[in-house]
Amino acid sequence: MKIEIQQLEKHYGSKQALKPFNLTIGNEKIIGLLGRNGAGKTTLLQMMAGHIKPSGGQVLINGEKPFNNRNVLQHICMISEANNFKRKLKIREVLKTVSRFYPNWSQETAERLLKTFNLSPSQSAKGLSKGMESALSITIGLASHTTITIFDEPYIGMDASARYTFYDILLEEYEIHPRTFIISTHLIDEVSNLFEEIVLLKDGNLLTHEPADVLLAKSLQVSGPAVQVDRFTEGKQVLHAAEIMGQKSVMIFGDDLDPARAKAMGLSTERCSIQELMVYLTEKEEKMYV
Ligand SMILES: Nc1ncnc2c1ncn2[C@@H]1O[C@H](COP(=O)(O)OP(=O)(O)OP(=O)(O)O)[C@@H](O)[C@H]1O
Repeated sequence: MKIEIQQLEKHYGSKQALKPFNLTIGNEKIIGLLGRNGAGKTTLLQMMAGHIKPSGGQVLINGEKPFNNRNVLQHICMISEANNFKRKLKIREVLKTVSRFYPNWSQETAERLLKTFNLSPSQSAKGLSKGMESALSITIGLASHTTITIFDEPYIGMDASARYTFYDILLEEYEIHPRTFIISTHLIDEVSNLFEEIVLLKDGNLLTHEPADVLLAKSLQVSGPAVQVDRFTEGKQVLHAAEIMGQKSVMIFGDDLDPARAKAMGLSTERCSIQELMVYLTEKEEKMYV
């Protein structure tokens, strides 16, 4: 299912959470939606998932608006930290209730994941710890088998080993039943190797939407004697620089970066991580990279 965002914007009273931009997301991709606190990620996801109405512009899912549109919504599942289950229900009943909404629901996936996360179907949703609630939400997201599955910071309270289990299962699910996953997270280093495309928001604006490998290829960390580093980076866009005792390390960003030339000048080079790019590209000063 193609997601088309056309001049989409959202105001909350006088606060403009999202400023108009266009974005198209194709079929069967794992997308990382990144940005600092308050950048507008949840607002964007809620409009994609038809939970809230845009103030202007539109989201089209295969040409249809998702808001109040059952036809579209049965193919979108959004899992966020704020999922709260009807606490009187047992896990089995929670799953039964949500499964009715999703035509491609996989009970087999649900049961497998409950076992993986050590959850029992007869357990009451009332007694779940934060991490267990998150594990149940993730189970629902993965078992929904919806064409678009959105995870908005889904793993509050989950320990590192449970999170890594989630990443493994997500990849396995993606390989067996390809679909679009959109993941918004602040734990970027943990999960960025799963991302095929990155959507980066800054202050309600779309900063960039690119394949992860293309974005990474636009960055270079160059280190060595300050004089040589300055010669190499002259005229280039510097995201970050640090110098100590004549040795300098600079992070540059742009097209046509040439690691071989840097090496020939005696400098060492490495690519930046997605997390570093998110941090430095979204710094407060007014830079736009789209
Ligand atoms: N219901 C609301 N009423 C008023 N303002 C809101 C509401 N929801 C979000 N906002 C504001 O809109 C902006 C974007 O919020 P949003 O939750 O989309 O950001 P985010 O990128 O998901 O942030 P975080 O990473 O902290 O979760 C913020 O300034 C926030 O305060």
